[in-house]
Amino acid sequence: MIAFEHVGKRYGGRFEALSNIDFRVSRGEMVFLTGHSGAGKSSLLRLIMRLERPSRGRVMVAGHDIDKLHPSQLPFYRRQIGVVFQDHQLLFDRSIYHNVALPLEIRGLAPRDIARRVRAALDKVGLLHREKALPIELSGGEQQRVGIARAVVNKPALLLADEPTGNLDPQLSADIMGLFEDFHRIGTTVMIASHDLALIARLRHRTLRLSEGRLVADEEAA
Ligand SMILES: Nc1ncnc2c1ncn2[C@@H]1O[C@H](COP(=O)(O)OP(=O)(O)OP(=O)(O)O)[C@@H](O)[C@H]1O
Repeated sequence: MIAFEHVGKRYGGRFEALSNIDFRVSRGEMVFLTGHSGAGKSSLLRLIMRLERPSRGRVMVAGHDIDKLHPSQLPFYRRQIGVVFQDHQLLFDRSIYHNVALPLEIRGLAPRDIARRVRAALDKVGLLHREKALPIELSGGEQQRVGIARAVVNKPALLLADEPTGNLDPQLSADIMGLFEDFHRIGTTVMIASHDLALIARLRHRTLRLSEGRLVADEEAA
C-alpha cells in the first residue's frame, strides 16, 4: 500500500528532515510512527498526502509513484486518504453533521447520499445522537471523534493520523485508538504518528521509530 524507497526530504537548503527512509506497509496493516519532537513524523505523513514532495527517492502509494501525479489527479488521490489531526480542525460555526458532510459536499454528492454516509460515519464513532450539536458543545474527546468521522466519510483505503490523542487523557486516548483499530479490522490501512509510548506498547502493532530524520527501528509487536 505504501512504500518509501530511500526517501530524503530537505526543506530549503537546510539539513535533511528525513534521510534515506525505506519501508513498506501492506494493505490493511496498522502501524505506529514514533520519535521525538522534530524527528520527522509529520514530514513523513505529509509526503504520503503529497503535501510535500521528496528531495530524494520515491514514495509509492497503491503501486503509483505519487510524485508523478498530475495536479488534476491530486483531489482524487487525496480523497482516498482520511486524515486526522491533533487539533481536529472543525468548523465551529457548523453543526457536527455539516462538519462531517463537508468532504462529500465538496465532491458534489446528492444530499440523500450525503445523509446516509454522514450518519454511517457518526454511528461508527458513537456520535449519531449529537449530529445537530455545534463543536463547542462537545468535549475534546467527542470533537476528536467528529474529526475521525469526517476523515472516514469518504471510506478511504488509507487513514493517517498525526498525534490524534495529543490533548486527551489516557482513557479517552485509549478510546480513540480503539476506533482506529475498528477501522483497521475492517481492512483500512492505518498509520498513526504518536508520542504516547505507553499506549502504543499496550496496543501491540508494528511500530516505526524515527530519530533525527532516520528510521532507527521497525518492530513488530511481540
Ligand atoms: N515546512 C517546513 N519548512 C522548514 N522546515 C520544516 C518544515 N516542516 C518541518 N520542518 C523541520 O523538519 C524537521 C522535522 O519536522 P516534523 O514536523 O516532520 O517532525 P515531527 O516528528 O512531526 O515533530 P513534532 O512531533 O514536534 O510534530 C524539524 O526540524 C522541523 O523544524
